[in-house]
Amino acid sequence: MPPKVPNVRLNNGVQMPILGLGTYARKWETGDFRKAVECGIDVGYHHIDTASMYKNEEEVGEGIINKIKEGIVTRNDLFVTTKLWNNRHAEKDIVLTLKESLAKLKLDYVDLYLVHWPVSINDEGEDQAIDYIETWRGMEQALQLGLTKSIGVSNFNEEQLERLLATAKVKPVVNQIEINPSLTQQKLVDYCKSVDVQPVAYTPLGLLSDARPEFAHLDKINTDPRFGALAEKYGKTKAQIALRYLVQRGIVVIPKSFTKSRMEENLKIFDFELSAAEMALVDSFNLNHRCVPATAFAKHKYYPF
Ligand SMILES: NC(=O)C1=CN([C@@H]2O[C@H](COP(=O)(O)OP(=O)(O)OC[C@H]3O[C@@H](n4cnc5c(N)ncnc54)[C@H](OP(=O)(O)O)[C@@H]3O)[C@@H](O)[C@H]2O)C=CC1
Ligand SMILES: O=C1CO[C@H](CO)[C@@H](O)[C@@H]1O
Repeated sequence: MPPKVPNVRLNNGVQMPILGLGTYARKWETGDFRKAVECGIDVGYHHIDTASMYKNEEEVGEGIINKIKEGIVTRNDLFVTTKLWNNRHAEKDIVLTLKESLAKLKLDYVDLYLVHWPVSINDEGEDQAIDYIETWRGMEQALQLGLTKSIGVSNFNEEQLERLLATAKVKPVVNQIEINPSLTQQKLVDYCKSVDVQPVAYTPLGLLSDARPEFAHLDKINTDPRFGALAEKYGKTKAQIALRYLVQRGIVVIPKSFTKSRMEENLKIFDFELSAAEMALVDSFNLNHRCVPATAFAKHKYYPF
């Protein structure tokens, strides 16, 4: 039996599994995303995170439909997130863009639609400086049409979230941001919680991930024996300790893996609990290091970092 993943309740009453499968890959071959989603659902993931920017919505949709056809899950069992890319921020484009994503995903609705970044660009990647307040009006229309069950944001800083909340008719349910033991984001997480916006951690494995060798020299959690000792104490891997640490802070996590054994490993984090002192120890590894600084947007009006 796959481990039971607890839900968090979003500010609109919708239930969201606290752990989901990330699907972003820099390199891939045809079929990789479909196979990853199929394998993920088989081993117990009911929450899948994609985006139009990942160019994988068609395969993600194929994987989902195959598992529904096989009777492994129903649509109702799944929580599917996709995201609006930065070149479609004009209010008039949003409903149409979500319909395009739904057609690729072969779904009638997604569970969550996110503004991927507060930054808007034209097709050449230049700053369009469309105010994300305008973008949000289009998101609200998509919600009203039933194309998505919930709407939220990603990569918004505190000031941007506060400004959005001041005018939004519908509150964002989540803010998906980078959070991991090397970027603990205590202040932004506290702010999100104080306004009932659920924090979701992307890149939750941070510097533990073997996808980031360029940052190996900064890697405190990989080298500090106290982190290794924690993993040993609970008979868990360092990745499981990192994910458990986030979930215990009430943060939703979406680790990506295309490897069955790691997908299973990342699910097995609900059968142990870190003590307050152990949580504080992991907190102390914070480096304020961003794996995703998005420097390509650094000159944009609404660059969040
Ligand atoms: N909103 C946003 O702007 C962003 C959203 N995201 C979302 O968040 C998801 C997760 O973030 P991501 O950047 O992928 O980073 P993750 O922290 O999820 O790390 C993924 C990498 O870690 C490896 N890995 C997975 N499990 C383990 C494990 N147990 N032990 C060791 N290595 C492991 C994977 O390899 P392998 O696949 O070979 O197992 C992969 O190389 C993305 O896939 C995407 O859906 C990500 C970035 C930005
Ligand atoms: O979602 C995402 C996946 O990763 C990309 C690069 O690291 C990010 O730019 C993007 O926001």
